Amino acid sequence: MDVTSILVPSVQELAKEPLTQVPDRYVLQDHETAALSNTTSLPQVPVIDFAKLLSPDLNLKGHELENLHFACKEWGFFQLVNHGISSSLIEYMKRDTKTLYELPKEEKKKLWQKEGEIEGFGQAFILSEEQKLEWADTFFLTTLPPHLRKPLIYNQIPQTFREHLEIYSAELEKLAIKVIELMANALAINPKEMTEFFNPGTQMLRVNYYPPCPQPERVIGLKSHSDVGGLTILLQIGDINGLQIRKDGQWIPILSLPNAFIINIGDMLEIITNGIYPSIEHRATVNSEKERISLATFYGPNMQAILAPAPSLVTQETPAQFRRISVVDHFNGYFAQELRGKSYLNEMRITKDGE
Ligand SMILES: O=C(O)CCC(=O)C(=O)O
Ligand SMILES: [Fe+2]
Repeated sequence: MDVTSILVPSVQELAKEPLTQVPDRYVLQDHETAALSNTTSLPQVPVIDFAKLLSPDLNLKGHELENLHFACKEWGFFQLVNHGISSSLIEYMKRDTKTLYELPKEEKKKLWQKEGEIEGFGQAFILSEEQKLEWADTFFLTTLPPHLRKPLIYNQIPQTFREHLEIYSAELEKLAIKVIELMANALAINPKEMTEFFNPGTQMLRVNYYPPCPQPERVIGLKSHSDVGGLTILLQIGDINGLQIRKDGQWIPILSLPNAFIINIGDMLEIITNGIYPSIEHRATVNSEKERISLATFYGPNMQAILAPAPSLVTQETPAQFRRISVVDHFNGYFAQELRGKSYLNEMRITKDGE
């Protein structure tokens, strides 16, 4: 990948100052902010039970596969419970992730993005000095395959974090592949048609840190976007919610269940499923009281792969919806634009007249 982003100041540091107003650079137009509507009557994303999906009881398994299919097709998002990742590993990761943002300034500096890179502390998708910024710091890291890690950042992360991360990253890769296989079952196609893109896959991780904000209604923690890769597995670190997804024109807050992963479909998986499982726009809001931390693990196809819909999903009645593009070109194109809804994936769509 060949991506870069303009260096920006730390919002965590900014939020420590006694501010009553947020600086202009973070103030968005009303339609880009997240004024909350009446949220009590809104539906919630489906909850999928991984243990049922693996059950030897074929009735139970079949029923949960139908639920998975519905969740992926209609929501593009679900919460996964009984996912089998040990709760002690999750607790370690939560603690390590918090500790990362508690590092002394000097230690954090060593892990700050370098000019021309997007790994480490900083932001991605910042292409001009005029661009409005989000009320968040992020820490971005390539974890798999190991040869794509950036030693300058990877080898500098605190050792306990790195040790737990190695296990977490391997476990989440296994989980992601299994979920993708189950999606192929749900789509009634040969799992190889989907899993071959991920042989082995690419895994990146982002720790999002949203400090409290004196004017939360004027900013956004993370602008509306769809994720670029295959599958995103998100762990919310505490009980402060903030993630919202766009469904049928409405913003629906996700109330993170304890011990669950929030999983969503990325743009590349939308291509592979020929649009049957769509990536969904989502964003993160902030509040004036408490910081919020989330750990997103992105699992995407192999960098050598060429993206195209799975052959069995392309039929006379359901022609290919997306042009072929290499994974590398897709990543590069995605990171070369500002985050804006699903605009990048839409460029890949084949229009009615075949263009
Ligand atoms: O913080 C969240 O809940 C959302 C994070 C997210 O969408 C991302 O990192 O792509
Ligand atoms: Fe996302």
